[in-house]
Amino acid sequence: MIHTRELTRHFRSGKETVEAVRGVDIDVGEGELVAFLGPNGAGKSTTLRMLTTLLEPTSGTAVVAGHDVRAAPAEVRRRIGFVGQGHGAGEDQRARDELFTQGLLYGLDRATARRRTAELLDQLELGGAADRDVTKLSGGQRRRLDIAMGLIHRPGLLFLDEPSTGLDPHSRANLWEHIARLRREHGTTVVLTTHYLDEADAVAERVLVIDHGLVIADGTADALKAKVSGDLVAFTTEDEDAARVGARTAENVPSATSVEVVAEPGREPGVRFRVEQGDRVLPDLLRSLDAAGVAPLTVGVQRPTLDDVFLTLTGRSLREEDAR
Ligand SMILES: Nc1ncnc2c1ncn2[C@@H]1O[C@H](COP(=O)(O)OP(=O)(O)OP(=O)(O)O)[C@@H](O)[C@H]1O
Repeated sequence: MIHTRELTRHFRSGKETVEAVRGVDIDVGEGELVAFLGPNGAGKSTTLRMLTTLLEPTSGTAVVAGHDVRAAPAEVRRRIGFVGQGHGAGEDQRARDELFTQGLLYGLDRATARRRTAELLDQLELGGAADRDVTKLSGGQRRRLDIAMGLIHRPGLLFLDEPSTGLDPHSRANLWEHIARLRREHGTTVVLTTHYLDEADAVAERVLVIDHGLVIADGTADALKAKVSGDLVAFTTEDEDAARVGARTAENVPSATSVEVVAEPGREPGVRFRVEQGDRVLPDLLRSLDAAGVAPLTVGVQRPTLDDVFLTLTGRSLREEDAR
C-alpha cells in the first residue's frame, strides 16, 4: 500500500534549512494498522503530508495505493482518506450537509452519500449535532466531523494525523471502535500519527518510531519492547541504609543491570534495576534480601513501555519531550 525510498523533505526557514524528513524507507502492507510515534517536530506530519500529496518531497520516492505521489497525485487522492490536524470542515454549512457534500465531491451518488452520511453521523455520535452549523460545534464534535469526512468515500487507505488529540476518552474509544470496524468489514489500511505512547501501544499493530526526521525503529510494540534490556524491578525499603544493602543484593542477581538506589525527597527509599524476566527472579531476590536482613516494603515488576524503547534509542523520554 505504501512504499517510500529515501523520502526527504527540507524547508527553508530564513537562511536556515530545516531537514524535517531525512530519507525514510517505509513499507506498509494492505490491511495494516501502523502508528508513527515520535515527539513534536519529529517529522511525522511532514511525512504524512507527503504521502497524501499535500506536500512535494524534496527528493526520494513514494508510491501510495499503487501510484507515485509526484507523477499521479490525483490517482493517489482518489484512493485515500486524510484527516489532518486542523479543521477541514467549512464554515457556514450544517454538519450533515458538509458531510453529504464531501461524499458528492468524492463521486458518490446522492443516495449513497445520504446513506453514508446518516451512518457516519450515527457511528461517530454526531446525530444531535447534525443540523447545527459547523461553526457551532464543540471542539470534539468538529474533530469527529473531520474524521467522518475522511471516511465518507470508504477509502482503502486512511491517514489520520493525531486523530485523538482534542477528543475526550469516550469519543476516543468510539473512534477506535469505528476504525476497528472499518478494518474488519472493509480491510482498510490505516496509518496514523500520535505522540500518545499508550495509544500507539494499545491500538497499532506496528509502530514506526520517528525522531529527527528518521525512522529509528519499526516493529510490533512487543518486538520493540523486547529490544529494551529487560523488565524494571523496583522495591522500597524502610530507610536508605537498607536500600544500599538491597542494592548490593540486587547486583548479584544474574543478568541484573542499571542497579540504582532511589533516594528522592518525598519518596520511599528503595532500589531499582533491569533484569531479564523480572517475575522469574523475584522469588530468589526476596530470599536473598531476607538473608541480607532487608525486608522490602513493596516490590514491583514492570514490563518495558514504548517510552523505555524511545529512551533506549535516543537517551530521551517521550514524556519529557511532550511536557515541553
Ligand atoms: N512549512 C514549514 N516551514 C518550515 N519548517 C517546517 C514547516 N513544516 C514543518 N517544519 C519543521 O519540520 C520539522 C518537522 O515537523 P512536523 O510537523 O513534521 O513534526 P511532527 O512530528 O508532525 O510534530 P507534531 O507532533 O508537533 O505535529 C519541525 O522542525 C518543523 O518545525
